[in-house]
Amino acid sequence: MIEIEDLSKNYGDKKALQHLNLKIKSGEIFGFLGHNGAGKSTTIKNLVSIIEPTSGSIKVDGLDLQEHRQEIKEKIAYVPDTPDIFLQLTAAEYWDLLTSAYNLSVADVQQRRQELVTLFNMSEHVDETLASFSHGMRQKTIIIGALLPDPDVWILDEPMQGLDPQAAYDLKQLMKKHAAKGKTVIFSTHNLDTAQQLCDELAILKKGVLIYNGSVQNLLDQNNDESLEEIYLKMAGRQNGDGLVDDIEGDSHE
Ligand SMILES: Nc1ncnc2c1ncn2[C@@H]1O[C@H](COP(=O)(O)OP(=O)(O)OP(=O)(O)O)[C@@H](O)[C@H]1O
Repeated sequence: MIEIEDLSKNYGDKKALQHLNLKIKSGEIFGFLGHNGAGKSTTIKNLVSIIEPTSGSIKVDGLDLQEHRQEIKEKIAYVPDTPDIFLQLTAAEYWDLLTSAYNLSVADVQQRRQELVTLFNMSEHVDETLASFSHGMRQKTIIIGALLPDPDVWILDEPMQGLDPQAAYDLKQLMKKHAAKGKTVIFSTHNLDTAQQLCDELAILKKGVLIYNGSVQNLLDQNNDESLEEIYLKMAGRQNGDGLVDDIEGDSHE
C-alpha cells in the first residue's frame, strides 16, 4: 500500500501539485491522467524520490519515504518520462551498469534479462549505443533496465510513449501479470484506451489538483452513455478555445 498524504510541490511560485491525498493498493494497476503540466510527473518523481515535496508525506507499506529512502527505493522500478539518458552506452553496458547499481550479480539477472530482451525484440541491438536507437528502442532499453531486478512496485511515467503496437501490448501484459501477483503498478498516460483497458483505479489531475480518484467503471457509471474520452475531456478539458478546431479547419478551406 502506498499512502500519499497532503502532498504539495512548488517550483518557485509555481504550484505544481496541491494537497494530494491518495491510497494505492497492492495488486492494482493505478493510472494517472491529466493534461500536459497537470502534475503527473511531479507526483511520480516524488514517489521515486527524485524530487523533494514542499510539504506532505508518502508512506510505502507503512514506512515513511523520507526516513526509509534507500529501503523503499530498492522496492521500486522507475521508468522516467524521457528515455534520452546514457546515450553513449550500448544497451548491454546500460543494463550492466544498472545491475551493478542494484547490487545484483550478472548471473542473478541473466535469465530475466534475456527474456526481456527477447520479448522486446532487442536481441540484435544489445551492442549498439542508445544514441543510435530510435525513440521506441531507447524506451524499450530503459524499460528492460528498470524491470531487471523485478521489484514489487513499478512506477512508469508514460511507458507506452514511442513503443510499437507489439511492444505496447507486451508491456501491458507484463503490467497485468505483475499486478495479478499482488504487486503494484503505477503509470501515467495520455492514452484513454490504455487507461480504460488497464486501470483498476484512476487519478485525474488538473493544474496540480486531484479532480477524480476511483475506478474507470465508477466514472462510466456516473456518466451514462458517455465514453471515457468525453467524460475525461469534460472534466480536464480546456476552459476556453471551444470552436477553435472548427475555425482552423474553416480557414484551410477558404
Ligand atoms: N523542474 C521544474 N521547474 C519548474 N517548473 C516545473 C519543473 N518541472 C515541472 N514544472 C512545472 O510543474 C507543472 C507540472 O509539471 P509535470 O511535469 O508534473 O506535468 P505532467 O502532468 O507530467 O505533464 P506532461 O503530460 O506534459 O508530461 C507544470 O506547470 C510544469 O511546467
